[in-house]
Amino acid sequence: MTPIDDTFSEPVGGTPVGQEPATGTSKKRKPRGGTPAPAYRAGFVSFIGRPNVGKSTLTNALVGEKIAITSDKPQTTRRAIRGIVHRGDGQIIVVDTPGIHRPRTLLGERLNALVKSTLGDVDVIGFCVPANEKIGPGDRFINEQLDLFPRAKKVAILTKMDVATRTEAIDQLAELGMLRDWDTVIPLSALTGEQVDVLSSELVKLMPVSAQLYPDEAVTDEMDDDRIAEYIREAALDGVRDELPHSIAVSVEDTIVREDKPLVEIYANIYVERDSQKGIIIGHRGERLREVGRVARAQIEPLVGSKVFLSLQVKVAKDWQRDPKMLGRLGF
Ligand SMILES: Nc1nc2c(ncn2[C@@H]2O[C@H](COP(=O)(O)OP(=O)(O)OP(=O)(O)O)[C@@H](O)[C@H]2O)c(=O)[nH]1
Repeated sequence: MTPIDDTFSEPVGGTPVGQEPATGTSKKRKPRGGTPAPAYRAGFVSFIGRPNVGKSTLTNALVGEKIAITSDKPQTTRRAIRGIVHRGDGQIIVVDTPGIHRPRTLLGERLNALVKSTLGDVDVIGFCVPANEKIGPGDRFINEQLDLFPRAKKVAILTKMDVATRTEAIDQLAELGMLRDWDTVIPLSALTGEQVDVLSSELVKLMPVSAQLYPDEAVTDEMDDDRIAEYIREAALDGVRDELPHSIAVSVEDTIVREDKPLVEIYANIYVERDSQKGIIIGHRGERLREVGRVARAQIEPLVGSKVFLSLQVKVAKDWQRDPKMLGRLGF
């Protein structure tokens, strides 16, 4: 076990919340409640398909905002949220899967098992095939795997229509129709945006009737945590020298949206590798750490769209860069 020294905790900035218990909801863990409006629908979709068929581009086009690929955490089983589509009639949450492929090794089989556990609880699976490439054995293999998820609705998405000829597109639609009885088939181009709105409205129709699952402003909650950690790390790095920059890592432990006041509470740890480094980060009487918090908070508040209470703890995790457990915890 990595010894973690936890002797210094410095809440920084924002409204001091003192000892009062947090009455808000954890942004990550608890979806917002409320009575569902009539026919409001919300649920999860995962796009699958061979590499390079345009899944990421499609996610970005649907969500309407370029999402940096910062949420990939291949070594964890956690389901990564790639994007959230907010519509008047519902919410579509796009979740990531590492990609199904023909298993050649035990590792391959295990990876596929992981994908299956993720796909086991999505509402819709979007099977992506490029309009300009013939359906091959890889596509057929993935299509066969879809039988393992009887609960999910299945949508065929013909991607890259902008580079396909009319004949290619018609042939592909016919081929897709022979693979299975799809809930719907949508030809589109994520690059030009053509028909992306049609996919969006078809997807929402296939989602279960539900209350809103994420707040209006959320684009992806994974990404927010990563961005917040990065802002804090940047602020902590400012002005430090030698080997210290490589020894600093930040993890956001909890984010709580207060319901009693317009405030988001963020609890984060700054890890260093040695006691001497801890002193540098904290500074004389905690002055430097307060400055780190102030600088980070100025960047985080516009991101979350609210006042922020930021609690930073500096911890020593000896040699965390060589500790698999710590690396996992830090998202590496
Ligand atoms: N012409 C055209 N190119 C596209 C379209 N969508 C994606 N591409 C291109 O296809 C390539 C692969 O796109 P990605 O979105 O990264 O594909 P992916 O399926 O997420 O790939 P993996 O992450 O490897 O699984 C990129 O060069 C994209 O620019 C489209 O609608 N039209």
